[in-house]
Amino acid sequence: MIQIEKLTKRFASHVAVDGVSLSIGPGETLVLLGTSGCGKTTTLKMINRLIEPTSGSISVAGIDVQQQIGSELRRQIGYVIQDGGLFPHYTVAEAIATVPKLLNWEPTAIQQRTHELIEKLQLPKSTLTRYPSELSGGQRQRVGLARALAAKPPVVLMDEPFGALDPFTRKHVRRELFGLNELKETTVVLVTHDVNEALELADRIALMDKGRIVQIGSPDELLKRPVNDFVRDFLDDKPHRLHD
Ligand SMILES: Nc1ncnc2c1ncn2[C@@H]1O[C@H](COP(=O)(O)OP(=O)(O)OP(=O)(O)O)[C@@H](O)[C@H]1O
Repeated sequence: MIQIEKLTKRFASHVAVDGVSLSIGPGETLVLLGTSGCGKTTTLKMINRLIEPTSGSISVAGIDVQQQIGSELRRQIGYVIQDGGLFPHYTVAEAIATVPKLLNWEPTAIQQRTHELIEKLQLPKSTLTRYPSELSGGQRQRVGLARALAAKPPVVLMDEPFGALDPFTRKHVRRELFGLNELKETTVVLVTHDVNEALELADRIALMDKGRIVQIGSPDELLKRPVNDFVRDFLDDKPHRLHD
């Protein structure tokens, strides 16, 4: 579904992403894991062209992203960021309707989809007329996901989507959201520095350091067959329980 070839991004003389290649299959959840500043967010933002690469290529569903207009590409790729990334002056209903409206969906279809999503994400109907400041952090996160999924994009990018939540709510919300059938069919690329989150959610983890992928594989592969001490130490840092 996503092919990344020799992707590099330089900011002045600093190499943020250094020759990253990877492919992500349809329906797969790929987690970009690593310490702060290792190039995870820059890699993610090159997929939906919020950042332009210095060199290398990315294709989504067989089409080179450089061949597409950035704004049109972003309508086909969901994007979820910390704390939902909601506009303060949009109600929940308006936020969820954003992309379907841009795609000229019929008002009744938008309304139907909005109700379907708030039901799936267990948001009370009364939240539809509320603004982000009137919601809890967990609710904002759910609305952010509802907005990203509204037009049923085949690919969703998530950048520390649970980062603003307290550890308890974080665990609860991520389990609930990743339990959704709808997300199971979607190709997800998720950025986190949280080892437990990566182990719990990923089909495969790409562990990054200094702009490069050090190891890519299933959580089990990284745990059982780390390629070097960096990988071993990174995963050993936290008490992880795959079946937790
Ligand atoms: N617009 C920019 N201009 C200059 N340097 C940048 C820019 N954006 C990112 N960088 C640098 O590129 C490197 C990678 O940043 P990036 O945000 O991709 O890291 P990250 O792994 O996502 O980290 P974090 O988890 O802290 O968000 C960092 O050293 C950062 O300072």
